[in-house]
Amino acid sequence: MYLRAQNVSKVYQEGLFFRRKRCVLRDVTVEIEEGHTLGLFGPSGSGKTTLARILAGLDHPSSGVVIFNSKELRGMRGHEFTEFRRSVQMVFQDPESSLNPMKTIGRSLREVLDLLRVPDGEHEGIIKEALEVVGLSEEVLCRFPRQLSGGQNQRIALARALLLNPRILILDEPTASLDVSVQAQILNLLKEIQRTRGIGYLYISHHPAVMRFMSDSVCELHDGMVTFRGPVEKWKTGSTAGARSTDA
Ligand SMILES: Nc1ncnc2c1ncn2[C@@H]1O[C@H](COP(=O)(O)OP(=O)(O)OP(=O)(O)O)[C@@H](O)[C@H]1O
Repeated sequence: MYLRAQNVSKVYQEGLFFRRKRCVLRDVTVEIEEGHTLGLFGPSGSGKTTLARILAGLDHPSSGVVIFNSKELRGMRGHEFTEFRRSVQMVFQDPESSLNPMKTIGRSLREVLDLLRVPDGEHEGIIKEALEVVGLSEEVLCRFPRQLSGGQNQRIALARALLLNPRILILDEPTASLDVSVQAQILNLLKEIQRTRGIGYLYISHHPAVMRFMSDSVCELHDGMVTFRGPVEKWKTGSTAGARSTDA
């Protein structure tokens, strides 16, 4: 299984009266494969989240295509689209804001399964397994997000993504809001999950050390353009446009 953005560009309209166009991604091609981690690196505003949202099907490219297992995302309907939704999950930077503060953890997790029409009788087993994978006990199910630490909430966000047995995870700076020791725990947990489940990751960060620890290959973006794409061993931080552009 693979997920590819092919020659993707994204243009936003800006301003209420004089509609200016702003190109935030230009002709970007990246591919995420099962069992591998592609690190997406770049300064703030370089287009990382925009690309991640397009790959997750949460936004549309202005031109170019997203391909999931040789099928174009735009043309997917019914069963095919449901399969994509299950297989490609996104985990965001701030776990607390991605969980509903008014709902218990248990309810938030069950809702994901309801949405995909997983029979009620299977909920308990699936949730229990996902909690085990992220190292939390069932005790958290009756708590609200504000009653958990940042690290625990990020584990819940990860458990929620894992409920659907995804093949690709898009991780948008998932440790950015955590302190250093908790960050290390989550990074190690992600590596362990990948080792046992063979999930493909797109890992977004602007920390070179995290990129090196997590990635098999790296794509570096500057002003929406790819300035490096290749194995992590060949990557040097701050590749400038065109200077080190290589195909993996
Ligand atoms: N909905 C939108 N409308 C207009 N411009 C947008 C929109 N979303 C993002 N942008 C702009 O697109 C550019 C890229 O944003 P994006 O969030 O993808 O960058 P990023 O690399 O993820 O940044 P960060 O590391 O700070 O999260 C930024 O200049 C941002 O202001």
